[in-house]
Amino acid sequence: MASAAEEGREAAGGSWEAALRRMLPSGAPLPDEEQLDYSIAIGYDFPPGPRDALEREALDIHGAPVSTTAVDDCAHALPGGPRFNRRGSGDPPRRAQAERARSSSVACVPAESDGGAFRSGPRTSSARGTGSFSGSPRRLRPEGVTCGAEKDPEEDLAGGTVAPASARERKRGVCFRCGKGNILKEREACLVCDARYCRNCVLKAMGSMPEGRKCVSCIGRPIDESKRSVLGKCSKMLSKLCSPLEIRQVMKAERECAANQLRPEQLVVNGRPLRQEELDEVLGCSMPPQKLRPGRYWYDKDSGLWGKEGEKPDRIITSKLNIGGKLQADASNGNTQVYINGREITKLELKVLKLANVQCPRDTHFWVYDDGSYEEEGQNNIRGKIWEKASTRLICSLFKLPTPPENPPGSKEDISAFSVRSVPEYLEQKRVQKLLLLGLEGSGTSTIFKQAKYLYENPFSAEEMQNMKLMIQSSLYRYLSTLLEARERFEDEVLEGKQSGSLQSKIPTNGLGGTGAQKHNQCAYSINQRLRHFSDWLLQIMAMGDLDAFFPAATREYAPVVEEAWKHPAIQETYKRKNELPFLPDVASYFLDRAVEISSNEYEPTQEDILYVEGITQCNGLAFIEFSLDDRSQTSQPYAEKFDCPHPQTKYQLIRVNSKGLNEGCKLLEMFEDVRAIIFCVSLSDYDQMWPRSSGKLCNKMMASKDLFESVVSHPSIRETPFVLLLNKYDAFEEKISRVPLTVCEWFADFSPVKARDSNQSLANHAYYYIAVKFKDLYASISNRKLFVFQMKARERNTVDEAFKYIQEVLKWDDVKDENVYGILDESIYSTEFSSSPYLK
Ligand SMILES: Nc1nc2c(ncn2[C@@H]2O[C@H](COP(=O)(O)OP(=O)(O)OP(=O)(O)O)[C@@H](O)[C@H]2O)c(=O)[nH]1
Ligand SMILES: [Mg+2]
Repeated sequence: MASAAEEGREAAGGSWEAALRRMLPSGAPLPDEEQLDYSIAIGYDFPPGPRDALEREALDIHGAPVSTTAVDDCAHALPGGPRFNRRGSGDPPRRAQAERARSSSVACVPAESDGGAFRSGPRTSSARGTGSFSGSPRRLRPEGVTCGAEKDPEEDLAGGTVAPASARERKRGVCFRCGKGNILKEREACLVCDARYCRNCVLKAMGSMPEGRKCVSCIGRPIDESKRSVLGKCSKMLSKLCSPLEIRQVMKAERECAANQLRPEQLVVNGRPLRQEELDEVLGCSMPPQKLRPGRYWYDKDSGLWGKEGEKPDRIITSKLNIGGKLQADASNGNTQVYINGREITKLELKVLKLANVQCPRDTHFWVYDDGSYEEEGQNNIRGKIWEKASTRLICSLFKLPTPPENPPGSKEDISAFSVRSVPEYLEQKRVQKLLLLGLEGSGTSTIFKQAKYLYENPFSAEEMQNMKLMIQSSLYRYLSTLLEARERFEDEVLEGKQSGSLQSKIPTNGLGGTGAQKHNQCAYSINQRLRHFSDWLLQIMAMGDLDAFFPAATREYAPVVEEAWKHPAIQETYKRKNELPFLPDVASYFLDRAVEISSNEYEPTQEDILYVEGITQCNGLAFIEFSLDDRSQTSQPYAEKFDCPHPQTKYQLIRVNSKGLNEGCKLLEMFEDVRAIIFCVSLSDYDQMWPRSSGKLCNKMMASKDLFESVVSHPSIRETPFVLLLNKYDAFEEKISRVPLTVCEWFADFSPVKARDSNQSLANHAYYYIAVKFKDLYASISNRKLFVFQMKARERNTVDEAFKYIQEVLKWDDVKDENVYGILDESIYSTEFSSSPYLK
C-alpha cells in the first residue's frame, strides 16, 4: 500500500489527505491513518497522463511481475496473468489486478487493498470517488454458504502475512503485522504465540480462523495454556469486524477444534500421564471434570472423588473410569491417618465426616462408593450414606468440599441423562470424515458442493440466497467486461491490420477510434460512442477491483445498457470467438440473455441459476458442509443395498478448496493431513480450452488440470489418502467430442477414434475411458495406491449423489483394504464400464 500511496501522492501532485478528501462526500471524516490500507481510491483520481505512465511501468503485457505492491500481492496467487491485455505499451495494473480478482468469483483479494474474506469499512470511501457511473457505495461483505468456514487461501499461503519471530518481541501496543503502535487501541492476540494485531491486520494475519484466533502460521499448534480461559470468548474488536454468524462459527471452532483441546500428556492422574483414550474417556463420561486444565490430579475411581495432587477433593466425577495410575495414600497430602479407598484424607474432610456423625478414629480405613454409601474395610456392612443428609451437604458446601449431584446423570430420575448430553464436540469431530474437494478452476467443484447442499444439507438459507443473487448479478458485469475487453482487443487487431495494409494511403489512426479518421476505424468489432463510454467506465471499475462496491447497487440502473451491449453486433461477433476467451465461461450467455430480468430487485435465482453461477460465495475460498448419507435419496438405494452402507451416523465434512488455494506447491494440503479422501475434479470438456499458467502463458486447460493433479498426488501429506477422480461435465464432453477431436490436447495425441468404431462404443464413451486410463497411469507412476475414477455430470443432481455413495464405498473398502477387498470394489465399479474398453489394463 505504501508504495501505491506514494505513487499516488506524487502523481496527484498533492497530499493523500487532499486526494482522499476530494473523493469523500463533503464533511465526511478521513479514515484514521491505520486504516489507510487502501491505495485504490488515491489511484483512481489520477490525471490521465501520469497514471498511464505509472501503469505502463507497473505491468508488462504478458503478466510479468508488476511493481505495484497490491498487484504483486495478487500476482503470485493466481494462475492467470493479466486478462485485460491492453494494446501496445502495457496493461493498467489495476485492471489486471481486477481481472485476477474476478477470475472465478473474486477469490483473490489483494492483501494490501482488501481484507480477503473480511472487508472493513474504509474501503467504501474508496468507492465513492469512482466517477460518473458510480452507484451507491454499498459495500457488501461476501458471506457465504458456510460463512466463517470459508477463507481466502491466498493470504494464508502468502507467508508474508505473519510477522517474523523477531517482530513479536516488539512492545505492547505495536501491531505485529504493520508495526504501527497505539497503546490505547485494542489488539487481538494469537492464542498460540501472542502476536498482537490491529483491526486492519487481524483478519489478514489470522485468515478465516478455522481454529479461532491464531496467526495463520500457528494453525494446528496448541494454544498457550494461559489463554485457555478466553477460548470462545469473543473480543469487542472481532465482533466489530465480523458478522454475528461468523463470530459464532469462529468461537465455536476455537472452543471445539481438536488442536485447542488438552493433550493427554498434559493431564497426570494418580502419577501417570493419560493416554489419548483415557482422555477421551474422562472427557466423554457423563460427569466430566469441568474446565479441566493441564496439571496433576488424583482420582478415586470407586467414589468418583477428584482433586488436584496434594489437595483436598475438588469434585466428584463419574466413577469407575479406567484412567491414570493407582490412587496413592498421599494423593491429597492428608495427615489424618483416616483413609478413604486407600487415600489418607485431609483434615477438612475428617472434620466434615465428624460433623456428619461418621465414626472415624485413627487408622480407620473406609470404602466409599459413588452413591456415598460407606463401610469399613473388611466389614462388609454398609454403615450409611455420607452425603445423604441435607445438613451434611450444606456443611460440605460451606467447606468447599464436593458432593455428588442428587440426580446423577444416568440415574432413573435424571431423564435427560445421556439422551441430551452430547459427546464433547472434538470427540464427535473424530467421527467426521473429511473429504477434500479440489480441482482446477471451472472443473465443477462449486457445482458439486452446491448439489451436496441440496442433496444432504439444508438448502440455501435466505441469506445465502441473497448472496447467490448478488453473485449472479455481479457475474453479468464480469462476463460483459470480459467481452468488452476482448472486443477492444479484436478491434485493435483488425484496425492495426487495416492500417499496416494501407500504410501507403497514410490513414491516421490512434487505436482508440476517436479521431477524424473515425470512419476508417470501423470494423465488425466497433461500437458506438455511448457504449464505448460505458465500456471504458465498466472496464475501469473492473480494473479497480471494485465491482462488489458498485453492484448490485448499479445493477438495475445499468441493466438496459448491459442488455444493449450484449445484443450489439460487435459483442455478438466477439462472443463467436469465445474459445479464445479463457475466462468467459459457457454460462455467460445463459445469464447475459436474461440481463434485465436478473438485474431487477425482484429477481430470485432458480435452482438452475444457482448451479450455473460459478462459485459458492463471492469470496469463493474455502467452504465446507457437513452431512451424513443416511438420509439417502432413491438414487442411492441400489448402492446402499449393494454395499451395505456403513453406520448411518458417519458424518462427512465436504471441504471445497478453490484451485487458487493450491498454488505454491499445494501448501494448503498440509493443513488437511487428516482428510479421509481427496476428491479431485477434472472437467472432461476442457481438452480444447486454453488456460493461463502462472507465467501468464496460455496452455491447454486439460494439461493444466493434469499438472495440478500431479502436484496434488505427489504431495507428501496425502500420500496415504484414498484418491477419487471425478471426471466431470460428461454432457458437455459428449457434445464436444464429435466437433473437436480429442487429439487437440497434446496429452491425448495418440487417441484413436478408429478403435471406438471397432469396439462399438460411442466415441464419447471410448474417449472417456481413454482419458480415465491416462489419469490412472499417471497416478500409478506417482503412487502405489489405486485411483478411483467416477464419471459424472455435476449439473445432474443424481450423478452427484451417486458419486458420494461411491466415495463412501471407497472409504469403507479403504478401512478393510488389508483384507484385500480392493479388487472387489474395483470390479464392481469398473467392470461394466472398463471391460468393454480397449484401454482397460
Ligand atoms: N455442462 C456442464 N457444466 C457444468 C457441469 N458441472 C459444472 N458445470 C458448470 O461449469 C461452470 C464452472 O463450474 P464450477 O462448479 O463453478 O467450477 P469450480 O470448480 O467451482 O471452479 P471455480 O469456482 O471457478 O474454481 C459452472 O457454470 C457450472 O454450472 C457439468 O457437469 N456439465
Ligand atoms: Mg466455480
